[in-house]
Amino acid sequence: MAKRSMSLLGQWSSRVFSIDLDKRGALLNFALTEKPQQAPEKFRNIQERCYSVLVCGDDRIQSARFYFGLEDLLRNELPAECELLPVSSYLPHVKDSLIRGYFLKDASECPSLTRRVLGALGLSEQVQVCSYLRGPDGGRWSQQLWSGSENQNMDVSKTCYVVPSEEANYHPSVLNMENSDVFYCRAEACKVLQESCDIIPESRAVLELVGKTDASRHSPDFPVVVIEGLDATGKTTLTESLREALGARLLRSPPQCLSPWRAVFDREPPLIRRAFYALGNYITAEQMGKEASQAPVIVDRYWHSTASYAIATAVSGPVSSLPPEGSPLYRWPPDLLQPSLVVLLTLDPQERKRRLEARGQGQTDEEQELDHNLLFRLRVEEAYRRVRGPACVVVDAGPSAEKVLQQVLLLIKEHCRL
Ligand SMILES: Nc1ncnc2c1ncn2[C@@H]1O[C@H](COP(=O)(O)OP(=O)(O)OP(=O)(O)O)[C@@H](O)[C@H]1O
Ligand SMILES: Nc1ccn([C@H]2C[C@H](O)[C@@H](COP(=O)(O)O)O2)c(=O)n1
Repeated sequence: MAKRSMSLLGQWSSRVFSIDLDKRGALLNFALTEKPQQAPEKFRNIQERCYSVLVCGDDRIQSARFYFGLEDLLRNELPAECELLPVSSYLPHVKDSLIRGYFLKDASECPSLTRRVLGALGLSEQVQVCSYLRGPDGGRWSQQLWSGSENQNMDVSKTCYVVPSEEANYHPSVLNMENSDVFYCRAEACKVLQESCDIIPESRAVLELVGKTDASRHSPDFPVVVIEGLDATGKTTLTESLREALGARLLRSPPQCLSPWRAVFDREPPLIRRAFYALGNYITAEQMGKEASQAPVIVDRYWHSTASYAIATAVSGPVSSLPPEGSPLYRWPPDLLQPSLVVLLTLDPQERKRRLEARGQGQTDEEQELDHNLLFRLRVEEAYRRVRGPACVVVDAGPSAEKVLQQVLLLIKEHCRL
């Protein structure tokens, strides 16, 4: 079978491969060269047989869905002794050059089963399989690109040597965030759902609800105040109290009208799920424009949530792997209505956990992840603080509900014409 993956992968030897060794951002970076050379130190410690599986199809919806299901597929098919680590391959500094996949360390007794599974996968146009061989001196590793032959004895079409590469300044996912994780205009988010219509019929229903008018330049008569924060920081409690205290209208993003489809899109890969949430903001913005001509408007989550969760999920590891402060990735979409004030509620992790347990409700997958993964929580909160246009005002939600309400009412007085 002819593979067009070599051209898709760009110049193979210019690429950097970045393996997330502990799934917490400890990256092992390497490049490839045609001359035999010593592999990076971390690579030399590897004892197992190794493979990489990269997803590089032309159709972004199909590739995103394929990658999303790939971990489960590999876990189901491969021997249990195969360790799977996320791997990215990219051209340094080249936007949208990132390709994702998995790096496999196979410690099983049955190498032929692993090769059979990978051989079958390699037949797909969307997948590129490589194996890695340790040289006789133990210090050299070579990479062989599989040609996708149906023959179980893999047809090796290109051999390169694994060499150290420079550390990237930021997580490689940063290269592909725009229009894959974060959408900076309605048209780009709509495009994703239009491309998904055949496989996700609910996309049509969502698209029908999204208006076409640009209300971003419209300046509402009454203030629009957005309340943001992680789960259980007190957004619902505060927004209800603000509604009463100000005689305000209460809106949320995603809006109520998207509720029937939210669970469907929550099961989709980030490309599709984030486009859904982005469009939810445009629907809420239309409602804001209308309501704010009659009364103050309070909004439970909006653009800060959409951008921050998307950015924080796309990278792994510590806060330093986020796009740097001031990066255009934290910008406000120019066609999205800006609120008068954004308040970010922050809470000590222990108190947040206590409130979550006291509430005793189910959590979304992402919110469960927050509990398990302190680093993720820190990334989301830091991304919140970095989003601009307007920037959020941070409020400690630790004091009593009444005290928090009074503090936010003061902020509204300071920032908004009432
Ligand atoms: N200032 C406060 N002090 C103590 N408890 C509070 C305070 N604010 C809210 N709570 C309680 O904490 C729990 C979580 O609050 P709430 O539901 O308002 O958070 P939330 O941010 O809206 O959560 P989610 O995003 O999951 O909807 C609730 O049981 C609520 O009664
Ligand atoms: N405007 C919004 C609102 C929510 N989200 C995403 C981010 C999290 O995955 C989840 C949190 O919502 P909750 O559980 O508090 O209802 O929804 C978003 O991206 N944009």
